[in-house]
Amino acid sequence: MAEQPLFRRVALLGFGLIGGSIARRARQTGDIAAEIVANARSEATLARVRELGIADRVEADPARAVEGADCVILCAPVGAYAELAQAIAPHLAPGCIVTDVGSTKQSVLRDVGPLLPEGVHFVPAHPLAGTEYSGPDSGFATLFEGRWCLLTPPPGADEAAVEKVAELWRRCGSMVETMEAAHHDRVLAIVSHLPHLIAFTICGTADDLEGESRQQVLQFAASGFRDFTRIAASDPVMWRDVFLNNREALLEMLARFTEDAQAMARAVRWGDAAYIEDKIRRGRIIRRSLIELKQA
Ligand SMILES: NC(=O)c1ccc[n+]([C@@H]2O[C@H](COP(=O)([O-])OP(=O)(O)OC[C@H]3O[C@@H](n4cnc5c(N)ncnc54)[C@H](O)[C@@H]3O)[C@@H](O)[C@H]2O)c1
Ligand SMILES: O=C(O)C(=O)C[C@]1(C(=O)O)C=C[C@@H](O)C=C1
Repeated sequence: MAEQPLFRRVALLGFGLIGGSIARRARQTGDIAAEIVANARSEATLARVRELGIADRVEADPARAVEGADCVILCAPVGAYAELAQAIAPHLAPGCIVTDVGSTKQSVLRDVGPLLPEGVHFVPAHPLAGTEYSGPDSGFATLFEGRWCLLTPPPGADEAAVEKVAELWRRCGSMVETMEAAHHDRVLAIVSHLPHLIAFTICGTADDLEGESRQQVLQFAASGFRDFTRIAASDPVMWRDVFLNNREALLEMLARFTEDAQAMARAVRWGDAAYIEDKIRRGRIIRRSLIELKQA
């Protein structure tokens, strides 16, 4: 028997892979929201959400979407958050919980926190779950199951509001952890943002080679290269905003990676077989660790 819905009205601002997955989960379990209101920027997305019938109401105006909501979840690219926060702030009900799903957290505290009125609770969150797909058709109810969701509440955040957002994600099937936003951004820079930057870049390098050589290169891509291309197929706007909103941590991790890559290059040039083998072996160790953690 589903528990009572956690929230009366949840407004999802942005309705793509993540927003659509939350909406589908809420429909599936019945214990997250009594009513889901969907907002998106494009009329095409709004029309598709109506067709899919996975929201109780669809609103083009974010200000109208949040009226009377006791929970608002920002599910747009993080670069849109300041604009959205500006638009909704005057229309938020006292006691409303504003949260998000953004892949960066310091930028969310910077862009949203200062704009929210007194009496509104702010609990940033980040579900560590996703795919390379985007848009209202891409979400699914089980996306968050067995995955972590990281909460980065600002100092002095209302404990009851933090717990309610934690419960929302537990009801989505996630494990929940709380951490500092700066630590979140450094961790995600190495386990998510840099891997995507490398995948996007290597695809460009291979494409350039094909152009220069005027011969088939990509035709001969084996499964290894294809593995890179899965995440490289992710949404350009989302990842543009992630890179630009976690610049410092991403550039730090890229610098460290570049040093390590240079060391590997030097080992290849001078035939340091032991160094090369040791570095390669670490990859297998990491993979096994992720499998044991059920995160692979
Ligand atoms: N894709 C992933 O794997 C993943 C995983 C975890 C968190 N996230 C985060 O979730 C958020 C949404 O990502 P997604 O994968 O659902 O993206 P998506 O592209 O599938 O959906 C984004 C939605 O936001 C809307 N939107 C775009 N620009 C907007 C604007 N300026 N104002 C209002 N709405 C706008 C789009 O119409 C769409 O409905 C991002 O902040 C992303 O960092 C993504
Ligand atoms: O599985 C994927 O395709 C993802 O990229 C999901 C992924 C990631 O693992 O990097 C991407 C961005 C998010 O903020 C969280 C998760």
